[in-house]
Amino acid sequence: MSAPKIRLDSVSKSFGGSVVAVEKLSLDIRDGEFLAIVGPSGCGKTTVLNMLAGLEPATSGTMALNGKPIEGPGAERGVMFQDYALFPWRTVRGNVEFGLVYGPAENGLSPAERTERVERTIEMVGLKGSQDKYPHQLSGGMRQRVALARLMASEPEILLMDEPLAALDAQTRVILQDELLRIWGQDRPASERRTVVFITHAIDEAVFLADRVAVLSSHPGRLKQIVDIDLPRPRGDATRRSGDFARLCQSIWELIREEAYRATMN
Ligand SMILES: Nc1ncnc2c1ncn2[C@@H]1O[C@H](COP(=O)(O)OP(=O)(O)OP(=O)(O)O)[C@@H](O)[C@H]1O
Repeated sequence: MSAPKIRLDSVSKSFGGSVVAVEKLSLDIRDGEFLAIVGPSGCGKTTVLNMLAGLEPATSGTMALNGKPIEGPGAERGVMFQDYALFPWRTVRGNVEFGLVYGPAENGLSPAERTERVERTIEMVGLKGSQDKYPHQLSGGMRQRVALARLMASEPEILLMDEPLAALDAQTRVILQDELLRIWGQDRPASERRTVVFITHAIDEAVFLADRVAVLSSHPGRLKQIVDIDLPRPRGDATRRSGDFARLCQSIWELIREEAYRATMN
């Protein structure tokens, strides 16, 4: 088997000495895989993502990317958060371009190539015709498409996504799940896909999108189980209606049910 893209080895993270957000997490993330992380509120999902992004150091343990230690943010990793974090004074085009001007693709692109990349990425996320609009003129789903385009414009090897669809209504969310899989490349050979780490509260979302779901438990955040999602690709509405899909969602819910109830009481 090939070396993992990302390797977490016994990674722990404490805050202020007393709060143990993540404890001894060991996890290999494969090149080109879509890995979802689920778990009850407060189990350390965001902390894991922030460490992978290089925004938070681990308290102990090691984190490696392509065999090299993760010591800070890097051009090969793009991060997307739940709130769109768009610049209200920039148009769609300006927001997407920002990902390039300040992103990993900053170097080596001519102005013409940059323009071409921005237009192509806007088209890819389905926003052709809205290039000159400002964020306040867009729906929540469209804003999240802009955030996705900004992330994709710099063509990072690894996409780190923290509940990117959580703020959307149910229908928009389903549509963007489909779009995300298309953009990720579910129709292409596995070797041409990017590596995705996707945090979500929603079990059905994790099962629909991912190759594997890492289930965390809380206080302290530990890896409870990794569930292989062997649903065939490409996935779509037929996947959501299938018995296998329902069974996988149910088995993950059973893994976290007790803690999820407890989390809502605290
Ligand atoms: N900067 C911080 N300082 C102190 N404690 C923190 C900090 N960041 C996170 N924590 C604590 O670490 C634990 C894990 O938090 P984290 O946000 O990673 O969990 P989560 O699983 O993403 O939660 P949620 O699903 O509610 O977003 C929580 O107990 C949280 O209060």
